[in-house]
Amino acid sequence: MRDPVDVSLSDSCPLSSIPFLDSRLETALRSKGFDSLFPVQAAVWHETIGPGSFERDLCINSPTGSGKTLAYALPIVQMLSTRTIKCLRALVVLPTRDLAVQVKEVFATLAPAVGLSVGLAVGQSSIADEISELITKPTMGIGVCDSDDFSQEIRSSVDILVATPGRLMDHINHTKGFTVEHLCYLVVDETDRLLREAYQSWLPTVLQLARSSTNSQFPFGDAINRPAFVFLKTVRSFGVERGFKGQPYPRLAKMVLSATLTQDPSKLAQLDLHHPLFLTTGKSRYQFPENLKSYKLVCTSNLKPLYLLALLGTLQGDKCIVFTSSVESNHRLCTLLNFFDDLQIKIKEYSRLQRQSVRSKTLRSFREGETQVLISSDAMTRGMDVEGVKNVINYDMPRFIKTYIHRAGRTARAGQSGRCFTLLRNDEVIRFKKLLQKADNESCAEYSVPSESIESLRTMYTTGGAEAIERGEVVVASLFRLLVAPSPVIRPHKVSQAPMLMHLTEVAPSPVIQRQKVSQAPMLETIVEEAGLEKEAATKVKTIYFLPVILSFVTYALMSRLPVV
Ligand SMILES: Nc1ncnc2c1ncn2[C@@H]1O[C@H](COP(=O)(O)OP(=O)(O)OP(=O)(O)O)[C@@H](O)[C@H]1O
Repeated sequence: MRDPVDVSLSDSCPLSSIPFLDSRLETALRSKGFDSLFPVQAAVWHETIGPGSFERDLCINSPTGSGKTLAYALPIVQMLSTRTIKCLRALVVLPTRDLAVQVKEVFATLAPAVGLSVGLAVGQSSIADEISELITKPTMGIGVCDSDDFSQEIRSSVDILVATPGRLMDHINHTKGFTVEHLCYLVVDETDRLLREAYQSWLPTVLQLARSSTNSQFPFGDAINRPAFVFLKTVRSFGVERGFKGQPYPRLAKMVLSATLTQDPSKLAQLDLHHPLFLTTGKSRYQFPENLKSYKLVCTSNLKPLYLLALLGTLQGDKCIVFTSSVESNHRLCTLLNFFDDLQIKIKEYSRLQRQSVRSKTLRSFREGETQVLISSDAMTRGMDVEGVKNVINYDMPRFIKTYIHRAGRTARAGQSGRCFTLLRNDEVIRFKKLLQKADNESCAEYSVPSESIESLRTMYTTGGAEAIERGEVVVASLFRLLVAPSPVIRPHKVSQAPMLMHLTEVAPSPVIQRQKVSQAPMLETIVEEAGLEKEAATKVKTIYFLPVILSFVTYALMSRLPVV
C-alpha cells in the first residue's frame, strides 16, 4: 500500500504493441471493437504475462468503468491457453448473479478462441442443469450398472468458472466431481463487498481446498470422498526458501479488485495474499471517472417526486438509472412515476425483491433501449455495465462515499461522458458536501429545473390521483417508521405489530392502501405472514400502540410538574 504502482501514469496501449499477446486473442478483441488496452489492463498484463510473471498477487483499485474485467480476463485466458488437460483452473467470484453473468460474457468472447470453456455457477438455472454444464459424466454403456466403476471419469467440463459465493459452496459441498483442488487463479471482484459478507465461509474453504497437496486431508464432509471421483491430482509442495516458507507451490495466484478497494490490512489478510502488489489510480483512495460531472438539485422533501419528474423531462428520454435508498421506496417511486403518462418514457423497477427472471427481463429491456429509465435499489450499484447510460440520479442521497462512487459509476464508463444528479433536502446539503470531500471532489454544481414545469406538475399532482398514491404510501412509510421506532414498548411486540398495521391500513383514508394487494407490498406480506394475522389481536395492539403515547404524556407532565388532568 505504501509503494503502489500508479496506473494513471500509463497510457492506453495498442494491441499490436502488447508483448506476447496470442494472435487468436488479438483477433477476438478486435472483433469486439477493442483496438487497445486501457491503462489498468496494460498494467495488469505487465505484472502477469509481462516481466512481473505473476510472482506477486495483485490488488487493483481502479475507477468504475476503467475496464477491470478485461484486465483480469485477458491474462487468465492467455495463461490457460497452453493447458493440455481440462480441469477447473480459474475461479472468478462476484457478489451478484447479474454481475457474474456479465463477467461470464466477457470471458466467453475470449476463451473459445483458444479452446477454453467457461462456466457459470450462480443459481440462475436449476442445480441439475448447472451440474450438467459444469461436470462431464461418462455415457452409460450397455451392461454398466455400478456407478463406482466409471466414477473415475467424472471431470470438469470448464476451465474457468464464474460464480457467486452461495452457489459455489453448493457445488463444493454437494456436486460429485466438482473440485477446486486444481485452481491456479482466483479472482475476487468487488472485493470490499465480498469480504464484508462471509457467505458460508466460502473464502477460507476455497483457500484451504486449493492448498491440497499429497499429504493434505479434505476437511469437508463430502469432500473426503472426492479423490475417489477425481483421477487428476494437483500436487503442491511447500516452499522452504525465504519469502515462500510454508507456502504451497505452485501457488494459487490471486487478483482482487474494486473501484473502492479496502486498504484495511486486517480485511485483506483474509485473502492470504502472496507479496501483494498494489495497483491504483492517482493519489486519492477514491477516484471518479474522468468524464463524470456531478450536479445537485436542492428541494423540499414533499416536492422531490416533482423535481425528479421535471428532471426526467429535461433529460429527454436519455437512458437513466434512478437510485433510491430502499427496495420499498423503489417500488413506491416506480408506481408513482408510472402514473404520469405525459412523460412518454418507459420506466421500470429493478430490485432484489423481484424474482431473478423478472430482473433479467427488465435488465434486457433496459440494455436494448426499450426501457429508458430504471428505478433501482442498490442491487444495480456495483459493476453493472449497460451501454449508453448517460445519467445517474440519486433520488435519495447515498450515505457513504463508496455508494456514491459505485452508483455514479454506472455512467461515464470506458472514457465516455456522463452526469450524476443528486436530489437533496436543505438539511442534506452540508452532509453531501462533506461526503464528496472524502473523494477530494469539491466541484458539484447546482442544477436547476425550470420552475414552470414544477408548477404545472404540482397542479397535476394535487388534483390527480398521484397525490393519493403518494399520501397512501406515506401512510405505509410512516407506519413502518413507527414499527421500527425506538420505543421499548413497541419493540418487543413485533408479532403484534402486524394486526396493528392491518388495523391502521384498514382505517387509513387512502383508497390506494385499502385496495393495495398484498403482493404489491412485500414488507407488509412478510409481516402478515410472520404474524399469522389474527383480527382479535388488533384490540390488544391498539393498547400497545397508545401505551407509549400515554406513557410519554405522563412522563412529560411529571417532568414539567404540570398537574395531570
Ligand atoms: N480495451 C478496451 N477498449 C474498449 N472498451 C473497453 C476496453 N476494455 C473494456 N472496455 C469497455 O469498458 C466498459 C467498462 O468495463 P468494465 O465493466 O470491465 O469496467 P470496471 O472497471 O469493471 O467497472 P466497475 O468498477 O463499475 O465494475 C465495458 O463496456 C467494456 O466493454
